[in-house]
Amino acid sequence: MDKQTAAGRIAALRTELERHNRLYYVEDRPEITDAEYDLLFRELVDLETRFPDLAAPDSPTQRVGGAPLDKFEQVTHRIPMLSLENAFTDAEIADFDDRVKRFLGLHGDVEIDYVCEPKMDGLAVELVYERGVLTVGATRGDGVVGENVTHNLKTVRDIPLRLRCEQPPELLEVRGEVYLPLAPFQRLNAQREEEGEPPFANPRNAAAGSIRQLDSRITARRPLAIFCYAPGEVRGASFAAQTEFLDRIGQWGLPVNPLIRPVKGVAEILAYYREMTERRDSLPYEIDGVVVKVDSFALQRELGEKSRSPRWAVAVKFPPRQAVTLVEDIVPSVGRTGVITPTAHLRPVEVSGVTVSRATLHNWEEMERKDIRIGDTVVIERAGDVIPAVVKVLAEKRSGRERLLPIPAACPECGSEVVKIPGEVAVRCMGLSCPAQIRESIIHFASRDAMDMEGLGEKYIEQLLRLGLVKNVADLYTLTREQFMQFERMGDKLAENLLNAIEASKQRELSRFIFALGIRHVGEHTAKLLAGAFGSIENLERATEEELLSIREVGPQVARSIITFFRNEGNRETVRRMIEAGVRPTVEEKKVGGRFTGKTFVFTGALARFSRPEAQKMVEKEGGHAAGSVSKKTDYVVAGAEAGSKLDKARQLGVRVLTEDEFLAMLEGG
Ligand SMILES: NC(=O)c1ccc[n+]([C@@H]2O[C@H](COP(=O)([O-])OP(=O)(O)OC[C@H]3O[C@@H](n4cnc5c(N)ncnc54)[C@H](O)[C@@H]3O)[C@@H](O)[C@H]2O)c1
Ligand SMILES: [Zn+2]
Repeated sequence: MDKQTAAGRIAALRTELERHNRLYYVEDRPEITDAEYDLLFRELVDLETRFPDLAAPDSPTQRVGGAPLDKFEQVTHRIPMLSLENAFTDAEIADFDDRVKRFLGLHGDVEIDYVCEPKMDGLAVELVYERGVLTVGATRGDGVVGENVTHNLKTVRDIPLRLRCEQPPELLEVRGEVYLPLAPFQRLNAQREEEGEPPFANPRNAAAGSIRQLDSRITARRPLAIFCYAPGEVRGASFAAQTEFLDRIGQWGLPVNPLIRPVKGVAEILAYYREMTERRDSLPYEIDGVVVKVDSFALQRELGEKSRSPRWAVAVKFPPRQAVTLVEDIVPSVGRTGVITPTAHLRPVEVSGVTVSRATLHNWEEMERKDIRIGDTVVIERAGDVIPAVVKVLAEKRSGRERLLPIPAACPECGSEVVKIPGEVAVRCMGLSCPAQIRESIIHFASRDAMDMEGLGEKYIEQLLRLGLVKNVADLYTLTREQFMQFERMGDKLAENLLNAIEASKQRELSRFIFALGIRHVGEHTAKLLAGAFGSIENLERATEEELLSIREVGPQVARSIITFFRNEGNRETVRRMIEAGVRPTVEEKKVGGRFTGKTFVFTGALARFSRPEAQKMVEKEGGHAAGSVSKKTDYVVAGAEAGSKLDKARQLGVRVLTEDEFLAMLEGG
């Protein structure tokens, strides 16, 4: 390539990368995958290396992140927060090790002490502790100036507001990655699609979007977590190495990833990288590689920094979990609130060990932006156990026979009018008796998190609808044994179990009942608030907009949605019929504003400081809930001696594990 061609390409790449930086860092809505971005970035680095006089200090290769949003107060980092250099192959890892040794003047055979860490795919933040108290929390921003998001970071329950130590250092700046574990990420996206909001492209964008909120109530509702991994400025304490630093901040109560491990030399780095490549799919959060750091802080200082990244660390990225396949069909499906979502049916293809045959296309806007058509050859990508997405179309593979799927003129299930609400990306079926919406709303009503009618899943609900035995949720309570016996392959015992499950659901907590009704914008959290504030379904039904708005965390959109729901004659009738059938939502006698409000605990192992019933009482007294088994909903597992499978499950799901003493300290307000 001659210099003139190179100059043209460099300019084009810079413009392109700057656009993607803005979309990714500032707007939290990237248009291309990280792997595609990394390719462009790499091309620019290579060209700038080959033509050094075309390099420029303001090139994206020399800068970090994106400009801070001006809706936030700015925070200047005492020490800049840099990015990391990338490595993609074994050879590049070996190059890194060589460079370190050459720079330090060490012999090639020396084995350096490194620390290997999972590279969390989240948002870098800095926490400032002054004399042990959290005073400021900021994003990385452009590396020099970040955004002040203290109020939001304080809602992240893993972040201690006060360090757990007798003599805290005068100043401790800690850097870490805020992330959203996969399970809540998926729930959040499902909810956003139902509400007509664009889903987040990946957990990183969800975490970044959640932290960069003006309203910290929104942040508080997202179960964000953090792992800390680097010091900023520190006064009144000193550490000789990364390993020592991590140990100490761990003791002070800052979360440190337990998968971090010291290693010696290149061979052990490679072994760690391979191990993480295998484990990444079973982790409850997304990692996009491994970070390798020189352990000794003295050596780190000697190596120093370049403009964009330190010389003592490298990020080894995982290959993207992508595959190429064919879109055999695009099928619109109708959700509980009537949102119509296009789903791609794919020729089954294996992506790193998992067979994929469906991909979500989210909505028509997204589908049109990527120009995805039936018959297209596409690149798909799987992130964690998130539903795969179509990354892009291979337009050069087109034959000309590909077809676009237009927005349906009518609901594919009931033929009702379809509307695209201004300001929303979603397309909705407006049919009041749309069978798809009815089906989805009954499935929701009976589901585990709502009325929990065990065994009454999608399959039976579809049969009930097909036989005309159920037209809305109230009809569930009129079902008889004889009616169930009409089902294929139904036995006495099974029918009995289903009826028992329906009967048992009559006594569920009020908050579950409210959530089960499927009022738009009323999720589990809001349902709990409403149950606490109104105490009965009748009171909620009569609530005025003003009363609703007086509840902290209930905004105008939610209030209006509740009013609209109960203004509807049909909805009121449905609720009335259920009460007549004996549904008696129980009122949680929980202390409102208790220390554990809304939190679920599981106790396991041999408890030495209190009995299990005592523990349960303590939790309930503070507004929490003690459950028998560990699930994604569990907030804390309190483990005594010889805790077994429940503890393993907790670790696997990334649930916070407490000792009995830690639990008692929390109870006392630690
Ligand atoms: N898709 C897009 O349009 C787009 C646009 C811009 C950037 N990106 C992605 O972002 C990358 C560049 O972003 P970057 O500057 O944040 O760099 P990076 O993500 O490649 O690496 C640096 C960051 O890693 C994070 N990190 C996670 N775990 C860490 C650990 N244990 N120790 C230290 N740091 C850790 C920190 O946030 C740190 O700032 C690109 O390589 C690309 O993958 C994508
Ligand atoms: Zn419909």
